[in-house]
Amino acid sequence: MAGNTANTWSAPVASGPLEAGVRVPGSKSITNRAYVLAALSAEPTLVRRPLDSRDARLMLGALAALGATTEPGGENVLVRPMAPSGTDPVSVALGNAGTVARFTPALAGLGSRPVLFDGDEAIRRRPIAPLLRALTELGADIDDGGRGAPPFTVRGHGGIAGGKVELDSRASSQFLSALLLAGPSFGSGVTVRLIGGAPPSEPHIAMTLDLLRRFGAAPERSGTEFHVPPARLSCPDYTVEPDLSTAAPFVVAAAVAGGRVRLEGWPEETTQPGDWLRGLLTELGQGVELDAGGLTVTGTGSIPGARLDLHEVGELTPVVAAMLCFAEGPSVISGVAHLRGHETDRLAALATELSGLGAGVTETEDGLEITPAPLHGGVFHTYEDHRLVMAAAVLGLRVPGVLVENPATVGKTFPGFTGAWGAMLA
Ligand SMILES: O=C(O)C1=C[C@@H](OP(=O)(O)O)[C@@H](O)[C@H](O)C1
Ligand SMILES: C=C(OP(=O)(O)O)C(=O)O
Repeated sequence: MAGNTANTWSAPVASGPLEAGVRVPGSKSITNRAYVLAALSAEPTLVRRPLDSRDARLMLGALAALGATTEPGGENVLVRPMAPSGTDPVSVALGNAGTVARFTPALAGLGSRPVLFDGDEAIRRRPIAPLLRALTELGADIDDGGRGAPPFTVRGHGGIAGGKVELDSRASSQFLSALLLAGPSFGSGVTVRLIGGAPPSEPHIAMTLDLLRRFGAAPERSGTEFHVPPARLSCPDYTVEPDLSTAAPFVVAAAVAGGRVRLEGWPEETTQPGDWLRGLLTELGQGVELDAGGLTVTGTGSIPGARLDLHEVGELTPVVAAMLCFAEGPSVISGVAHLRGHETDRLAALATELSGLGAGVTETEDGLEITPAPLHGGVFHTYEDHRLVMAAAVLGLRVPGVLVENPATVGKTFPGFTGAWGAMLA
């Protein structure tokens, strides 16, 4: 039985093989990119089926502070581009949204006011210094008090010159995406040469390039160099795909509990990292079928151990790690050192919380080693990290008494998560 006490959610156990159809809300990453590009466009954009969640609302709030206007209407949001709106100081609330913290400072540099950026304690610890440095080199006026972290102020002087810059984007692909998204609006566009090594989250970089093209920009990539010439952006009508990372716990549920789960609206082509799960689940022996209407996963209830480099799909780590706690043998996850700079230190949090319920999980320098063992109930702390709520839900499928602390934190990307999870199991 699912239930709630003060601030915990009792994750429901699957009473048998699953048989469910699920719809998840719009992609956070696509929604917030579409909103940014809409704000930079020459004319209004109707964004269809965007995500409505804490991170999406923070983005709309940021864009409103920066002079764009947004009108919700049914399932859609109409975004009117940023317009000159005075010189008084304003502030932007970042919450713990990486996309808002990384994507909007450049927009402040295009305006004409001082804009103060700050958010949750956690966002002050997340990496952003290489991006602030690059923006400064491109012509933005940023005062971060030497901290290289929020709170910082961007003083808009009506534009950013742009040009060539070197960027170390190993700590987050969002630094690179931020420069590329704003690039068409810089005086001479932007050319970014990556230094230091490959950024994580390659699909999110492809997503940035795809969205730029849909809004009429002409980004080019040659290995580690990216060029975005100035462009007049426009995309009057844009439809957001369902969030495949939000879908992750639902699709792995079929593997963990057995039975069949169908994700409605799974796109046949996408840049989202969640699409990688199709290949993973196939490799792990589960039935995976994609058709024009969605994805159906038929689980065997038996999962082999795996060695997985998740560098490109890091945001899937919490859910994948939870699934592997039920594997027939040990697993190793690597390539995700940057997860220490996510919503929380996800490697430490996962090692602590999965071990706390009985699994043998240890941190490595860049990942986790998982040795499955009989699990038991207990409190699963979530560190204000939406994906830890999702990971705990996966554990609860086969473990009675998993009490998920602060389940509402899942509202960063899916406020209706616990309801949808319960409906899947009903
Ligand atoms: O650009 C994006 O929308 C995102 C990029 C990734 O960030 P990192 O590259 O920092 O992991 C991902 O983990 C995050 O959830 C969303
Ligand atoms: C890392 C994540 O979020 P953010 O957009 O805040 O970086 C995430 O959603 O897993």
